[in-house]
Amino acid sequence: MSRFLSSPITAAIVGCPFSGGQPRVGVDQGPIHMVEAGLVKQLTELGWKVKFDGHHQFEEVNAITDPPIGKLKNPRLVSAVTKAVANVVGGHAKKGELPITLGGDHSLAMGTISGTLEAYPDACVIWIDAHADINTADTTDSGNIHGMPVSFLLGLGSPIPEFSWVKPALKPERLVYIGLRDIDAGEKRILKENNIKAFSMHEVDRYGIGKVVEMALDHVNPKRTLPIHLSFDVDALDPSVAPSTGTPVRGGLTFREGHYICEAIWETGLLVALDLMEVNPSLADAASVKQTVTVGCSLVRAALGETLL
Ligand SMILES: NC(=[NH2+])NCCC[C@H](N)C(=O)O
Ligand SMILES: [Mn+2]
Ligand SMILES: [Mn+2]
Repeated sequence: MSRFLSSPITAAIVGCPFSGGQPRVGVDQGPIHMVEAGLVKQLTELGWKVKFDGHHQFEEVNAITDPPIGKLKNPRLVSAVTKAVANVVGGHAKKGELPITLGGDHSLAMGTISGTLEAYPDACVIWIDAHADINTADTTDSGNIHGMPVSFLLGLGSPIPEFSWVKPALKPERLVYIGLRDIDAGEKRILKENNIKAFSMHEVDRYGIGKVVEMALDHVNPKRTLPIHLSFDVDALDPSVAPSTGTPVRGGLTFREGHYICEAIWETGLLVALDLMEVNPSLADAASVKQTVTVGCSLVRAALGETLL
């Protein structure tokens, strides 16, 4: 049973309207749409005390001039924003609150996971995504930093002075992926070299989602004692389920598989932080946008204890 059932019970929504880790405008509107869809009220109805005092603005950093560093696009902006996010998320976590970060693009996870690891140095990370987001400054083709946050957290690749605040606080054995199906060649090499456990859609097909989540937990959290940070990129879901996202890849998780992951992690009682990333409400027709925002909210509810019965 959850350790949150008896005590804390405060969830802090960290709205991050940020798109600087990738080129498509609109992903900054994701958190605004999820809150407007009623997420705060929905979580309150689940029994949570919900803290939300507006979305983060990042105005002070939006103005900086930011030419590429090597291939990295918007490096100073991404660094400044994710550093701010790390402080906010770490602050909530240290108070015993459950930070729920709404993106915004997945570069934000450099901040959220840094914040979690400040508060809980032994936390493990469960990363749900079509992509591994583990390119380094050396391997990236796109230069989009949302394809790289994991490598920074692990301390891989040539160091970039602008990101020196990011501590390599994540150990490869504390990281597991579910849902992968679009991995760059350099990323495949990094996953192998570092022995990082990943369950692609192939394993989801072979074993079923129930077994995959159990194996994933067995790997990163064998005794079920470590705090869990769940970082959920909505593009892990099949585009038929979550169409409005910047880098959709066919062959993804079904609606139920996505929700099952969230429910099973909630059931461990070990969830200490959640990210719901890459909802981009400007990439589809109104009905598809609504569908994507709605599924984003329902994944958050599933991770925070909503049950079917
Ligand atoms: N968070 C995401 N949707 N990431 C997509 C990354 C795509 C590609 N691997 C890249 O490095 O650009
Ligand atoms: Mn992705
Ligand atoms: Mn991602």
